[in-house]
Amino acid sequence: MCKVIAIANQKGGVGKTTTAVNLGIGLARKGKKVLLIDADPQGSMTVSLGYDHPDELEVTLSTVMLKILNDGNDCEISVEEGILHHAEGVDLMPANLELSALEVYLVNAIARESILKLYVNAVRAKYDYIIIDCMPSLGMMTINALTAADSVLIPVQTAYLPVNGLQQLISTINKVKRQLNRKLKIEGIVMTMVDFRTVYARDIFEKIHLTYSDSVGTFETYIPISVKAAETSAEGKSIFEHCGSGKVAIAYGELTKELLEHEGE
Ligand SMILES: Nc1ncnc2c1ncn2[C@@H]1O[C@H](COP(=O)(O)OP(=O)(O)OP(=O)(O)O)[C@@H](O)[C@H]1O
Repeated sequence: MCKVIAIANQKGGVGKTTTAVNLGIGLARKGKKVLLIDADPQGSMTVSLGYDHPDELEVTLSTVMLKILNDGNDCEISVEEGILHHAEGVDLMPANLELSALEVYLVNAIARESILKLYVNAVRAKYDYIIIDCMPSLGMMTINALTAADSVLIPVQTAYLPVNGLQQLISTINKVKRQLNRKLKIEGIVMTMVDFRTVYARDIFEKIHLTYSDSVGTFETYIPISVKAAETSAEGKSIFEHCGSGKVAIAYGELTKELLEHEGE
C-alpha cells in the first residue's frame, strides 16, 4: 500500500527539499518505488534532481492539476504524464513558476483543497511512497498537500527557536485533519542542519525534544550541518551519490530506516 508523506514547514530554507530528495532516494535504495512531487513553484526539488531549467518543461504539476480543475472527476490522468525518471531510481513530478499562477486560480475553484489529492489518487497504485515537497507557506498548495497526504514530516532547523511557527503549522495540520483529511498524522519533527558546536543549537535541540517528543513526535535521527550537503543541491544527485560516506548521507540513511520502522518494517 502506498504511503503519502508531505514535507512541510512554512519557514523557508529549513531543509524541506533536501530532506524530501534524500529520504525519497533513501527509500528507493531500500527497494521502494518512490514518486517525488515538487509542490513548490520555486522548483527547487526539480532543480536539485538535475533538471536545471524547470520553466522549459512541457508538463509539470501545474499542468496536471489544471487538467483536473477543468475536467473534475471525469479527468483522465495517465500515470506516466509528465513523470521524469531520475537515475537514482525515483520518479519526479516536477514544478515550475506556473504553479504560482495555478495557486491563485485554485482560490476560486470548487473542491479547491482536494485537487492534488485527485492527482495522487490517480497515481498512487504504482508507488510504495509518494513524497511531496511543500512550498514555504501555509497557502492553498500546502493545504492541498496536507489534504492529499497520509502524514506530515516537519523539518526544523535548529538555528532559531521556531516555537510560534511550529504552533501555527501544527494548528493548520489539526484543522486540515478535522475538516478535510481525518486520517492525516504527524510523522514527526526532524531536526536539520544541526551544529552542536554552538551552545545555542544544543539548547534549541533539547527544547524541541522536551516540548514536542511526547505530543507531536520527534525523530531520533537528526541531520548534521555539512558543506557537502549544501553542495548537493547544485549537483543533481542525492547526498548518497555525492558523498556516501559523509555524516549527512549516514544521517539520511538512518532517517530512512527510522521511517520504515514507523511502518513496522
Ligand atoms: N544538512 C545540511 N547542511 C548544510 N546545508 C544544508 C543542509 N541541508 C540543506 N542545506 C542547504 O540549506 C539550504 C536550504 O535547504 P532546502 O532547500 O532543503 O530548504 P527548504 O526548506 O526546502 O527551502 P525552501 O523553503 O526555500 O523551499 C540549501 O542551500 C541546502 O543546500
